[in-house]
Amino acid sequence: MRSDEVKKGFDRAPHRSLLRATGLQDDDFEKPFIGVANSFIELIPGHFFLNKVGVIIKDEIKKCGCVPFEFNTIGVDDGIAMGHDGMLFSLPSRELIASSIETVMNAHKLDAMIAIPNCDKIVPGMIMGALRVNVPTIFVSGGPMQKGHTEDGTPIDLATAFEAVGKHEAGEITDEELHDIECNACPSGGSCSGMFTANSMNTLMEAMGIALPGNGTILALTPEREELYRKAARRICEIALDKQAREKYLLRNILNENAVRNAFAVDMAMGGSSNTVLHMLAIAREAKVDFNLEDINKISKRVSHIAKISPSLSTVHMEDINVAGGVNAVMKEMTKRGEDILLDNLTITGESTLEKIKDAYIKDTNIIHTIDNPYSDVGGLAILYGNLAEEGAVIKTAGITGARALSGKAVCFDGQAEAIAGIVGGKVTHGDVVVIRYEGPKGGPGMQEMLAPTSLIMGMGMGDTVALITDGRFSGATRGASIGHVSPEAAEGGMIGLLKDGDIINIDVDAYLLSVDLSDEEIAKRRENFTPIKKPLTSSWLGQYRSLVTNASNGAMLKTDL
Ligand SMILES: CC(C)(O)[C@@H](O)C(=O)O
Ligand SMILES: [Mg+2]
Repeated sequence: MRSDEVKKGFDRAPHRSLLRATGLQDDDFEKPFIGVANSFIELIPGHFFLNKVGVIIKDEIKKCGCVPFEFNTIGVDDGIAMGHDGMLFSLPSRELIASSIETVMNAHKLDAMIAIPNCDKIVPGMIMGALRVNVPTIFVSGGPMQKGHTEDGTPIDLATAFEAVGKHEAGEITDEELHDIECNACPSGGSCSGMFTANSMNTLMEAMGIALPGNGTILALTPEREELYRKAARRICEIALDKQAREKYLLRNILNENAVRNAFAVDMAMGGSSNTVLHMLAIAREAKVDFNLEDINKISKRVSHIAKISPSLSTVHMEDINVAGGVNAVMKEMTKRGEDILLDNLTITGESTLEKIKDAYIKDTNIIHTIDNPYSDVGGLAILYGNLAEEGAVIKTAGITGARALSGKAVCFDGQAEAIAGIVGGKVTHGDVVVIRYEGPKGGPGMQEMLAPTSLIMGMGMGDTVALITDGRFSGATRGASIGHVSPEAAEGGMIGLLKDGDIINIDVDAYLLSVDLSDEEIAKRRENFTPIKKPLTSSWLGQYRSLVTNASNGAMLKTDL
């Protein structure tokens, strides 16, 4: 076993001595050592109960004859960090989580891992770290939150709460109505209840075959979820106890090119968060899989969008998808059109995805549509290109509420704070294209999520006619004509930095186009006098991050000399 490196031989007596101090007995040194990577943190609704999940999983591991070692990563709650400079730390936390997983697992030569993520950056961070370690790994997330309801029974969630701020700003709802939403949008522990980034990534782990069926949809804090934790713990022990299985189920044997393609295909079918593009590109690179931004549109053209979930459809949440058949039902339906879902890939459950979904079916076609009655014949995400995004830009087409093609006058803001003030201050009117730059991975730094401005635009009734483009990114709760990840970003001299108020921006989602009506001469002239703004920083970690991060078309990966 890998752990023999720290537990076998006379020269490891000191190592065993230290491990005995943690409670190990003689027979424990014959057993596999399992890392239990927990992300318990009291600040996040999807994580405050994970300390109890860790106890359940360790109990199951011991019963199965393995030795669990629990350790913790950090976590950021994007919703609490939203709309202020705390959000600068969100995406960078993904790198800290990945490196902490790699550090603990490799320093102590553990044999296998069960990872317990849940919210936004913690999922990709754990996957990226686990790929670097490349031991058998099963992911079992904390689980999604219940949907909320206002006093009159209307389904609500965190997206409702953010958009209610815009409505309140516009005088459309009272203080009391805002308070009702505040008190009911997040009714339980779990990851926020819509197809936001957390639940998007938790469903994609099922599609990649690295989490068990139900991981993305079985509600947190339920007996069914506890059984899922236990099942995952039993499965990782079965693998760790078998020499062949330990080799067969190395994570990169499972999370291979098929798995990455499956993730994007299911993402398209379910209209996942635009952040999935950023994270799946980073995961593909850590998995040493050759997959690039332009591959995504090819998948989008071959996959129907058959599940519309909040924020794209405010009445449908993860609990509804679970009752309607879950991710397996979506994947089974996709096979009917032979859609770009490669179901013969090996999965950590020990059976191919095809075997896994053979008995799945859609139990409620109002919730999960059939492929002959899709919401759209193309997937719920698109990558746009043009002179404004030579290296690409991302839009969640599933969330568009107005036209899929529009042109409008640019209203430019250097940074999110300026944009929020401008939108509230009436600088933006119907038909405009809001441009927020210097919020990219390098420019922010940290590539903030722009849920505050996109929710203001929605809440102030401009969601159907005002588009927003940024080199930053969006929350999974963002709706509308919101185009993010514009690359190259302003901080590296991208075209978005050269835009001026009044420039005509053209967006055509079905032509995969994002451009500005400027002649090459005008662009060259503007570039001559252009020096990107470099924001003053006080955070040493963000300073390091800014010097290492690459743009969104690479998944905002950190440079490495490997
Ligand atoms: C706050 C949210 C909903 O978690 C958002 O940050 C997202 O990315 O989905
Ligand atoms: Mg987020």
